[in-house]
Amino acid sequence: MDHTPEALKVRWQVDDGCQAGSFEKPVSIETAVTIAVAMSQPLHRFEVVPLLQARSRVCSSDIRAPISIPPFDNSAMDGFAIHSSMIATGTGPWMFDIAGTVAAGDRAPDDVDISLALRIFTGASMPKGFDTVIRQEDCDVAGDRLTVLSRPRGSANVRHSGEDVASGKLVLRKREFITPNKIALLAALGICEVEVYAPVRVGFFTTGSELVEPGQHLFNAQIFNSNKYFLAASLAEPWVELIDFGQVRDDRKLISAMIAAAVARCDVLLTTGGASAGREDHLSAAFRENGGQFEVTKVAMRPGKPLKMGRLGNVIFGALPGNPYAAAITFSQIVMPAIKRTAGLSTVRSDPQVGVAAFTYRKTSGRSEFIPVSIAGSDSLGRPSLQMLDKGSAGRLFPLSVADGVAHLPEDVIEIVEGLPMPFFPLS
Ligand SMILES: Nc1nc2c(c(=O)[nH]1)N[C@H]1C(S)=C(S)[C@@H](COP(=O)(O)OP(=O)(O)OC[C@H]3O[C@@H](n4cnc5c(N)ncnc54)[C@H](O)[C@@H]3O)O[C@H]1N2
Ligand code: MOO
Repeated sequence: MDHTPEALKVRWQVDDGCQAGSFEKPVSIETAVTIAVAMSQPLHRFEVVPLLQARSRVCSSDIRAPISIPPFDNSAMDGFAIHSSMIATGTGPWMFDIAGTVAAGDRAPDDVDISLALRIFTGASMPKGFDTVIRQEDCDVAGDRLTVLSRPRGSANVRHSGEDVASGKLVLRKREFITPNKIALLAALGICEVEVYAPVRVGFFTTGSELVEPGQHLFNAQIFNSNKYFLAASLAEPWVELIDFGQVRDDRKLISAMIAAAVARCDVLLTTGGASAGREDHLSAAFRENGGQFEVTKVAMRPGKPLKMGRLGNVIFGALPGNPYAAAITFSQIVMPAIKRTAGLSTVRSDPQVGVAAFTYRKTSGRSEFIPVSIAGSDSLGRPSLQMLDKGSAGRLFPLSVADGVAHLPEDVIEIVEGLPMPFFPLS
């Protein structure tokens, strides 16, 4: 160990009395996210699912359009198909005989003389040789005689084959998230099944001898287990296979045995509680005695400083702090990007928006802080004005439950004044 005065100084500054890893310097949140994402690798398990089951899954191979959309030239309006040359000169009105009707789904005739007109409906295939549709409100009709009163302005009211999607176009990329809008596009292309990443298997258990399930009786010194429900609700996604390993007392042997059993069944293993410094905080020791190695042991953030991320074989391990707000913030900021990468997603971080502070606040330099905020109107530039709901106390649940977002106060900032622009993560 380095005993130079400089090294000792650094160690003193960061020593907070923790057990394992106590002398390790906290890394910045940026570094923690980078490490967490870098140690995660996209799964090598894939499956082919029917189109509807591809919703909220991760595409695992590029998809190109097998056909064009629209597949054929068709009318964008209810009206009359004509040939543009017939109204190219003069100021109108122009007269036509109506030779028939084409409705959506009809095979369009291909032998109609272009001096004639055809009644046509939106979505109907354009008859061969016809290139313009006059809206019915721009015409007069008397029996089989059509009078065109004005030329269409701009477009000829025709949707051309391939103008939306040309055959062969890349429509979905490997590692993209599949939304309802993408499902609609795939359906329009006639695609009925999609190859996706298998759901990432995320196992979790909560630790703490004080925890009781909601619905059970609460004895003195006990609290209801909220972290379990936070994690389960946050991860209830089609791209995740959630494995709830239950609840473990603050007992190193039990926690160690649970880790050993759980890692065999998941790609990512999460725990809450016992991540910090006290004698009853066993997560680090239990993880290490199973052969796990931490890559993040402390983060310069509040809340969430004790967050730990490591690997045990191919399994990503995240030990979240027990305090509920700290668990929620570390989960969304650091753990979720790692889970998303493992699930195959290419976009793993949520982009913050920019708001402006509607409060004053002094913070400690050298650590990021995350505070729950509400949006109270907007400033003259239209940016959301952020009202502080709480100082980001690690143990509090209520402020986050009513927050519109979480503001990120960067490491080097020490004073927040009204009107200061700041990043915040909206909560939906
Ligand atoms: N001497 C020190 N003490 C603490 C430090 C430190 O550096 N030195 N760090 C503090 C910080 S920061 C945090 S955050 C917490 C993290 O604690 P642990 O991860 O060890 O969690 P526990 O001690 O087990 O629990 C903390 C708190 O959270 C409640 N809890 C735990 N699990 C749940 C759950 N599933 N649902 C709801 N609430 C839960 C628990 O009852 C405690 O009140 O440590 C500080 N201490
Ligand atoms: O990380 Mo702790 O969350 O500051 O109480």
